[in-house]
Amino acid sequence: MGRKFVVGGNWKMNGDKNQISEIINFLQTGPLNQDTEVVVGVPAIYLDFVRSKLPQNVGVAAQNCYKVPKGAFTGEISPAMIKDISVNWVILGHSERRQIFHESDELIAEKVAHALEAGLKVIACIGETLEERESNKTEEVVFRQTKAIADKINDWSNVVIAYEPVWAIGTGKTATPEQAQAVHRSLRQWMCENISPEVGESIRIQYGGSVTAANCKELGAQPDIDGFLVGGASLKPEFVNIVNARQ
Ligand SMILES: O=C[C@H](O)COP(=O)(O)O
Repeated sequence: MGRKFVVGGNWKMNGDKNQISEIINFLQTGPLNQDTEVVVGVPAIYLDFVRSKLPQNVGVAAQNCYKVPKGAFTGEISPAMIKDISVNWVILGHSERRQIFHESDELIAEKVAHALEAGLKVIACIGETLEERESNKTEEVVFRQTKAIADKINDWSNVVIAYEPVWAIGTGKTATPEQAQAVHRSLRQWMCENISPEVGESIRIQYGGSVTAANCKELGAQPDIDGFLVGGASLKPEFVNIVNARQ
């Protein structure tokens, strides 16, 4: 065990300068449990602003990046640029990137590999759709998504996995603690067997999908849930309660 609890707030494409100032305010006021690592995923255009305002005990993440350092890729940002403004994290493979922007397992794995090479820490998102869950394919899907990454990287020390069942994202339909724990447990087991026992036991696996102040304590008490990736509730003061789920 000994895995440090890590709570991410994914703002997605939300916020303007006024709202972001309010979020910065409640993050500064906290108080945030010092034993929990906190990272906020910020729209690219506000990364520099947010990094300059937040105390260093709150990490900042980009929500995407491309797989090469620079070049003719209009509209993209590179890990080198993210590092250049002192931002140390990136969220990759979110289901919205996979579904809306058609990012494949392979592209996401290439992005993860390049981001790690460039010195970023990565929150790599995986998770099944409702249709996949109902056809009993949850494990097959999360193992496949994880294997694509495992095929491209060797060092997992700067990776956090976010298990986010797609049917639970933004729907108010949270996975039960038992459902989430079962997937986290079998994914950890798969990683122990297919990567190494050290990686499987040390990797931090966040749960994401309609996490709120009301349900975070029960989810956070599960032995294989090492934190959360929070969407909607990360824009509200209740995010502080979610950070403090494990006291
Ligand atoms: O990245 C965060 C997830 O998509 C969860 O979003 P949500 O908390 O709004 O359901």
